Amino acid sequence: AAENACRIALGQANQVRPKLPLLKILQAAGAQGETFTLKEVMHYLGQYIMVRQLYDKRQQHMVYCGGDQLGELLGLESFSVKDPSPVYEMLKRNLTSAAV
Ligand SMILES: C[C@@H](c1ccc(Cl)cc1)n1cnc(-c2ccccc2)c1-c1c(C(=O)NCCN2CCN(C3CCCCC3)CC2)[nH]c2cc(Cl)ccc12
Repeated sequence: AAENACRIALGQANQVRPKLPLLKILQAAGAQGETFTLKEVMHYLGQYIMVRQLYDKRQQHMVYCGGDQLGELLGLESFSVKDPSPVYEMLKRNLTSAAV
């Protein structure tokens, strides 16, 4: 029915399309495809940080991304997961809406 069609359309509406440098990072963390929800983007970025061991083993909220593509995208050597603002700024620059 109409509301289902609308729900499906809205469901698609919250998909985002990462620009190539970010897409490569997400794919390195196991992402498939080219459009994702923001939640999926965050999940894969977290996975990337873990598999690349970019977080500090003792201070696990600190991410040292200097020298990694992630650091290139963020324009940072390090950041704390307690202050997500640099990550959101980077996403604004590297995500486009995938609305058809
Ligand atoms: C609240 C959330 C968050 C999410 C977004 C932001 Cl911008 C900040 C913070 N968060 C809290 N700690 C982390 C984290 C910390 C160290 C290593 C990996 C992830 C995350 C991040 C997740 C995530 O999807 N988190 C799921 C649960 N995490 C708990 C922490 N766990 C690890 C902590 C280090 C030791 C191993 C487990 C992994 C699963 N995605 C992210 C992507 C980035 Cl660019 C940065 C950080 C995260």
